[in-house]
Amino acid sequence: MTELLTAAQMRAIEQAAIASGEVTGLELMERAGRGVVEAIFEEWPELAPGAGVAGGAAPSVQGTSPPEFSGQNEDGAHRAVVLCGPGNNGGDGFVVARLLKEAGWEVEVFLYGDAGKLPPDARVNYQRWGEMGEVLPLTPQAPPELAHRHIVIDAMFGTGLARPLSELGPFLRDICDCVDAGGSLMLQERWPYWPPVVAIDIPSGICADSGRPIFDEAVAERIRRGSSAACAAADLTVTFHAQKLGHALASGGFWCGKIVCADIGISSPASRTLPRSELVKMASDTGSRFKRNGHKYSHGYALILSGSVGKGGAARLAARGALRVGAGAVTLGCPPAAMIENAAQLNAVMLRKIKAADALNVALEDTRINALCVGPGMGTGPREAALLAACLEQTRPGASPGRGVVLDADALTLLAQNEALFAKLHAQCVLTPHAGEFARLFPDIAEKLAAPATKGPAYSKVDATREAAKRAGCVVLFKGPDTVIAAPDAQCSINASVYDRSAPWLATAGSGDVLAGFITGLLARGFAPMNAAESGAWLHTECALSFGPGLIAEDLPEELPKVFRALGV
Ligand SMILES: NC(=O)C1=CN([C@@H]2O[C@H](COP(=O)(O)OP(=O)(O)OC[C@H]3O[C@@H](n4cnc5c(N)ncnc54)[C@H](O)[C@@H]3O)[C@@H](O)[C@H]2O)[C@@H](O)CC1
Ligand SMILES: Nc1ncnc2c1ncn2[C@@H]1O[C@H](COP(=O)(O)OP(=O)(O)O)[C@@H](O)[C@H]1O
Ligand SMILES: [K+]
Repeated sequence: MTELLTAAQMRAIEQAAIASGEVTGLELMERAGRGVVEAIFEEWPELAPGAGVAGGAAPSVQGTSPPEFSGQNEDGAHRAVVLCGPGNNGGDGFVVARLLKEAGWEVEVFLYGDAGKLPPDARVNYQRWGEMGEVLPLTPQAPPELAHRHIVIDAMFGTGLARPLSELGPFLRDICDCVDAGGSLMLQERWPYWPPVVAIDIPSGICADSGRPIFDEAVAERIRRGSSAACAAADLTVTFHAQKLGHALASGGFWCGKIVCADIGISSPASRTLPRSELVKMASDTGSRFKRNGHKYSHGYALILSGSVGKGGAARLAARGALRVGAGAVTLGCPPAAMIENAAQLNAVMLRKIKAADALNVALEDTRINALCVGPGMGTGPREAALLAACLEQTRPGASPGRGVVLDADALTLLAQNEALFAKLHAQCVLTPHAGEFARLFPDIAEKLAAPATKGPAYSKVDATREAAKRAGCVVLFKGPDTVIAAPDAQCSINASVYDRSAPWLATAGSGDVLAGFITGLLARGFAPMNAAESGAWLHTECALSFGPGLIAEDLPEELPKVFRALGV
């Protein structure tokens, strides 16, 4: 299990490790700095000691270097700029400076803030560095030169960021430019001009709990004019012990670049130190690949409700998803007039006329049906409201047989319009809103999430989804590149589609319908709502990654067999 921590949780874990005598704060800082240096050498082996390359005189560089920059100083050493801040993040920076210097690098160190006010461990490392080199003030008036260095270390702010970095805005812009200019080019091609940026713990300016840049209206105005940035960007972010929520949520993952988690020797995993209700984990597969022996109905039977003539595509996509993810049987229930259209499109998916709620109740006399999907392309009229009410009634906890239900798209609109329906939600439901649907269902919560993040820790998508799940009394899957899934008891996971799991092709019409189908199929297979939502979201991204660019919604279910095979079924 990959756990994600808030800043406060990380601090508590660190304090507990120190209090137990397992480690000292100074040792943790030393290991953090060492972890950063090791990650740099791992990412760019040509920079590692003994790589056979004399500093900037790398042959591959010589050819591309402009005449005025040979990439080396007089001694042929690599060059780093280390930007330290006023807290322990800065302390890590001083350790990195010392270790790089010991490895033969030429290191320029800058401090933002007052050295006299550094916290104790950071001050020790400031002094240790002081025996090797000088520390220059990091001032907005005279920002350090970044170009023509091999690496820039951002050790300005980490988990302790509390307010906007207004003063540093123009300089943060320079750092973002470095990363932008680098793009995906190989280091060798770019470093004469734009060094890669390595963030310690998290890029400065990003709130570690929410992934949101902290800024106020004054900075916002400067950002609009292009003269400032709210946060730094990075090519590589090295965090410690466990990833923080901010690495996965909002734009956090985007600013981090590649994320490496360094082991700093704290033995106890978060799952053992934190109560389940406070733990957030990365969504993963919760067993979708395993199918026991049995006949088709022992793998569950899903019923997907469809809309009227010409509106059936969304439900058909969901049905296909439910079938491919392993439900033993899937029936699409549609109004009589839509039978011919659907019959022309479906083969393995069965078809049944469901004119209105009474017909649904008759259909559900079939006790083999154990999962429903309501909403994709369904419509929002009185017929659909009655169907939704019947579904909620037929799936309520304690009813026999036990049934799960996914509520998506038009079902969410109906729930937002009708308090009585919303009040019928229960623990067997999974709501799958995108941001617009979420805002209609939970306007006050969405407003808090949309309010500018002017101080840390800022209200996060995890906070919002947990609050929504508690209010609705069921699992809520809040979609996006940072899909958050929460249950009423505060269990929570994130399906982050960033960096090597980035799958922007998922933003294609109908992909949400397939996700609803995946979750319905997993409910049919007997997964608990939270597990069905987690696995469904995870598989959805895996399918997109496996298929790649050019993906359309129809491709997602068809990619599942490949994904299952890769999982080793
Ligand atoms: N917690 C842990 O277990 C470990 C923490 N370490 C490092 O320590 C960092 C956290 O250290 P801190 O809690 O000291 O926090 P930071 O170093 O992130 O910064 C906190 C300091 O900055 C000030 N500050 C906050 N926002 C500001 C702003 N906008 N302008 C000016 N000053 C501002 C605060 O008042 C405080 O003095 C982590 O990110 C990590 O790099 C590592 O040494 C390894 C272990
Ligand atoms: N940029 C993105 N990266 C990764 N996943 C995305 C991105 N944009 C959207 N998605 C995912 O694609 C799906 C889109 O669903 P939805 O908004 O309901 O679309 P539709 O209604 O067209 O099916 C969701 O699962 C969402 O999490
Ligand atoms: K940082």
